[in-house]
Amino acid sequence: MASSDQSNDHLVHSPDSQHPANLICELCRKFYTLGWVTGTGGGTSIRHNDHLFIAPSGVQKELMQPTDMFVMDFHSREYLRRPPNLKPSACTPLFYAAFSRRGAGCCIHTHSQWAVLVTLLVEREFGSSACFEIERIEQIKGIPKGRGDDGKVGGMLGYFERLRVPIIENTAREEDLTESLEAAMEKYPDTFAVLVRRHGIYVWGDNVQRAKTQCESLDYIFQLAVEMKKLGLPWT
Ligand SMILES: CSCCC(=O)C(=O)COP(=O)(O)O
Ligand SMILES: [Zn+2]
Repeated sequence: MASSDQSNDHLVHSPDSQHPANLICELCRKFYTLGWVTGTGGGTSIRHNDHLFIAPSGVQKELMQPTDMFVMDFHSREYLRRPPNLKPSACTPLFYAAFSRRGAGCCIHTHSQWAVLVTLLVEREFGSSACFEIERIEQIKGIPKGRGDDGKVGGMLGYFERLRVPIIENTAREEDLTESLEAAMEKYPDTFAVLVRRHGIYVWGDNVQRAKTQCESLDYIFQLAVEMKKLGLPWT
């Protein structure tokens, strides 16, 4: 185990663009252009074998360098690498829930305005206990159906199936969302995403590519849903 903050740098140094420390920085630069991680909000975490790669808290997520990454051991939850003068993301316990409870390889948290608006529209129209529901939109084929008894993803939603995304209430501190996120995972075992009212969304997938595809598909659907609502068109 590392005895100083500077040690274990080898965990984040790699010429491979697909190394999690490099990938988190590149993804956050892309997500920034989408308005997902502006003003230091939002972020991304990746699990690689027993190592969790976690960004620092309260930094400009589009300007991060691989050497800014924390590395946590999945089993002990101890930090193998802590960059000096930085704190790990406040989203860490929520990312951990996706890794431990859902076997995720990547979890993305966005502050997308489309996700926030959808949580407000659902509350106004269907009440605070309702989840977001939509059907007969081609892009829902970009969202997995859930897992079979073997734990494997059971294919993607079909055009005539209904997408449901649970919504939890926001809290004063990001960490305090953990309990309700875990409860939503229990209540909706097929879901790969949880919206947070007036805040954003957590989306996870088996690997980076799947989490990114699902997050993009959901954001497209939320933007469409907001525009549909403005035009008086029903979601279901
Ligand atoms: C203005 S961002 C407020 C905190 C937040 O919601 C978030 O997602 C970022 O947390 P982090 O600790 O990763 O900066
Ligand atoms: Zn947040």
